Amino acid sequence: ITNYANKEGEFKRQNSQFRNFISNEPGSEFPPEKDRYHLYVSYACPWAHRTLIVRKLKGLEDIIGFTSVHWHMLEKGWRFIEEGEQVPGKNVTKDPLHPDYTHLRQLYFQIDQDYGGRFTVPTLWDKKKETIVSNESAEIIRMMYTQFDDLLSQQHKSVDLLPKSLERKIDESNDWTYNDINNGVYKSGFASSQEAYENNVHALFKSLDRAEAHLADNAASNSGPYYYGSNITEADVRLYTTIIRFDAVYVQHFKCNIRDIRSGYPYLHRWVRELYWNVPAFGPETTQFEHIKKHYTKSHKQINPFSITPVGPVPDILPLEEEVPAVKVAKKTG
Ligand SMILES: N[C@@H](CCC(=O)N[C@@H](CS)C(=O)NCC(=O)O)C(=O)O
Repeated sequence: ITNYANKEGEFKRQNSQFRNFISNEPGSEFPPEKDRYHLYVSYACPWAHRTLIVRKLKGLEDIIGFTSVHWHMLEKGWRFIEEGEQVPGKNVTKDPLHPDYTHLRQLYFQIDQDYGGRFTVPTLWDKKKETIVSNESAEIIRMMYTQFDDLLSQQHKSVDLLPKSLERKIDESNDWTYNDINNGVYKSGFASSQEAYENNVHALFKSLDRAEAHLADNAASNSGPYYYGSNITEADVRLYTTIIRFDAVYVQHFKCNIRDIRSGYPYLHRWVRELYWNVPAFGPETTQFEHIKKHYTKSHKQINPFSITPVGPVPDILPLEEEVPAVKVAKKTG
């Protein structure tokens, strides 16, 4: 992203341009097949992170391959790693399908020389048709929930991230989670007027308070540990990718600093650590803090002109049973 805000100082995210669906309906243009589709992601990106989590929750690792770009995103957009570079994480490699490509944008131009949209991750690529199926994470994850089920073991088939009984509730919480939280941190951070920043940062914290109250209610009624009870759903996936980046980046880089998670939101803090430490799909394999911290602080030159990455917070995420000193003391005396 190089063009951040409009003349009112508000950041507006563009709609994704490729909106096809993998479908197991007979005659579908993009049928589910093993090793046919490839995901291009960045470990830094919260939208791409959704797809890595769902790929693992649904056991699609042998069916859909992936490549992560390097964390550094400059004028030409996302780039693949260069010879000799060392960055953490699985599959941070050159493009295995187009070894001469240096940037993600070349995939988009291969399909359409006049492409005028953004070159975003995640990008879901069809190796057979040599084209982009979709670059909209909200839709890519929903394809993964069900469309590959015929190729999966019973155990993974039964993972239902959007149960019928919760669909309406999840769609409702997606709405404010997306507008105020997932996109809210960007709207706060990319605002170029005091007024736009303040409006967005207050909306963000109001919705964090709402999520916190929901998790507190869960705890009071012994429901949990996940957002809608004892099973992980889409609501967890969509909220997690912002909350796990919150203290590490958004508090300082995007000025989302009314509170932080570890000292200001005990229930969100417990919930996010439950996922990170106890559920492998959310843990260190898909959550790569070096990509996350360096991407934002070294790619957004207009926010951070010297590209200095702050050292803290230390640690990136607290162990499950540890608290910041003030919380620890309060718990003892309270
Ligand atoms: N609505 C898209 C948004 C994806 C998106 O904006 N990704 C960012 C990275 S966090 C990106 O690739 N930006 C590059 C650009 O806009 O030039 C989705 O959810 O998939």
